[in-house]
Amino acid sequence: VKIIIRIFDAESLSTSNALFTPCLLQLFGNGTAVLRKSDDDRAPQARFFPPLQEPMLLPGTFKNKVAFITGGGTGLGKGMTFTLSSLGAECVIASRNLDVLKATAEEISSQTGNKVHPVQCNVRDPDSVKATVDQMVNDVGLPDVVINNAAGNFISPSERLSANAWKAITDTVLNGTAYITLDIGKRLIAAQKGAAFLCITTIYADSGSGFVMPSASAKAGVEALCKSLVAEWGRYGLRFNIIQPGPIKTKGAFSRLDPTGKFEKLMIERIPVGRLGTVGEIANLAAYLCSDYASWVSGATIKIDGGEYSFMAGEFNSLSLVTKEQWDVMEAIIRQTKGS
Ligand SMILES: CCCCCCCCC/C=C/C=C/C(=O)SCCNC(=O)CCNC(=O)[C@H](O)C(C)(C)COP(=O)(O)OP(=O)(O)OC[C@H]1O[C@@H](n2cnc3c(N)ncnc32)[C@H](O)[C@@H]1OP(=O)(O)O
Ligand SMILES: NC(=O)C1=CN([C@@H]2O[C@H](COP(=O)(O)OP(=O)(O)OC[C@H]3O[C@@H](n4cnc5c(N)ncnc54)[C@H](OP(=O)(O)O)[C@@H]3O)[C@@H](O)[C@H]2O)C=CC1
Repeated sequence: VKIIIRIFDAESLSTSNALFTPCLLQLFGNGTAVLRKSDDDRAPQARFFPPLQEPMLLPGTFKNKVAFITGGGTGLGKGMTFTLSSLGAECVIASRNLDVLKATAEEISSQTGNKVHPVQCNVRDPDSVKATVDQMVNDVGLPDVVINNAAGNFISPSERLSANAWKAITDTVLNGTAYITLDIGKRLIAAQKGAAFLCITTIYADSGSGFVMPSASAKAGVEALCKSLVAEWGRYGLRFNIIQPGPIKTKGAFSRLDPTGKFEKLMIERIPVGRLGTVGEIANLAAYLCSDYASWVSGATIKIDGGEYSFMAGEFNSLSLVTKEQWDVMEAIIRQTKGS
């Protein structure tokens, strides 16, 4: 990209990279104005990729099944709870804010006709996790589906992080997943009951990412935890899969990862499908992976990101911004070159 900018001059290229510096200037020029509600920009090709959000599995797929979802009161967790509940599951949703959980449980059960149980839980605290699981077992029994979805995250240069900031994120994401999985897993094994576990990580669990270093480290740990148990606990009837979502516009994520709303356009420019993902798309994949249709799926890690990871990984992918005329010039230069 640097070479191309030198050849054609930065002004003539409307590239996201060329715009990055002014974009950052605008971002910090905003002073205290935060959380602008951004326009839901879409690239033209997004018209080829309409998001179908309604539950795609057969009604009754989760009839007589119990699903436990951490962070089920908001965002993706709420979406997954809605889909599983629509398909017949009795859901238990767990997080710190009981009022939010109660409101979500009421909203979903009134639409689906199936019970949703709100249970307060701080996944960072093993005693709280034990109390939550005790309550679930008492109310509805052991679960058939366990979704580790609760998380904490915010963008920050790593040199600004305190030890406690690192601990807040890694305790929630990695230790929280471990406490939930160990507590429920041991009880399932003792009861000789099978179950499907699902962990929600992110596309940067593979690559790491600057400015979200604790989240990247913890999500990579969650993936190692899942993959280890695929091998070890299959014999007990337990299977484990991972979803790595790309950007989905939830309040929890975007208020902490794009606080001014200025990065959204940049993000969409690097997503080949030309739009953000939706909660319903994640929920359908989650429902499939946790259903008996996926009984033979264990150890899968599925990116659902509109192609963003592949776009960012390919050395030359920014060349998609080069115009036909610019290609004519470059091709002529390349063809003229003889020898080394
Ligand atoms: C290029 C733009 C991209 C835009 C989006 C792209 C998305 C694609 C990939 C997305 C991945 C998403 C992953 C996610 O996980 S999103 C989920 C987000 N949801 C949440 O985080 C919900 C829960 N979060 C919280 O409760 C808080 O945010 C929390 C800070 C994680 C925890 O809160 P709490 O327990 O109350 O902790 P605190 O006491 O407030 O803080 C603990 C220590 O952390 C320090 N700290 C807090 N905020 C910041 C900050 N912004 N910068 C630096 N440090 C911070 C705080 O100071 C405490 O440390 P101490 O002062 O030393 O005690
Ligand atoms: N949205 C996105 O673009 C992406 C999201 N993800 C992942 O998707 C998942 C859901 O994120 P999203 O819906 O966007 O964001 P939300 O902030 O809405 O979801 C996070 C949930 O975790 C719960 N939670 C946080 N800390 C704790 C805790 N200590 N104990 C129990 N529950 C806790 C929160 O509830 P409460 O505050 O009540 O505790 C909240 O419901 C996360 O795993 C996130 O990493 C991954 C990639 C992209």
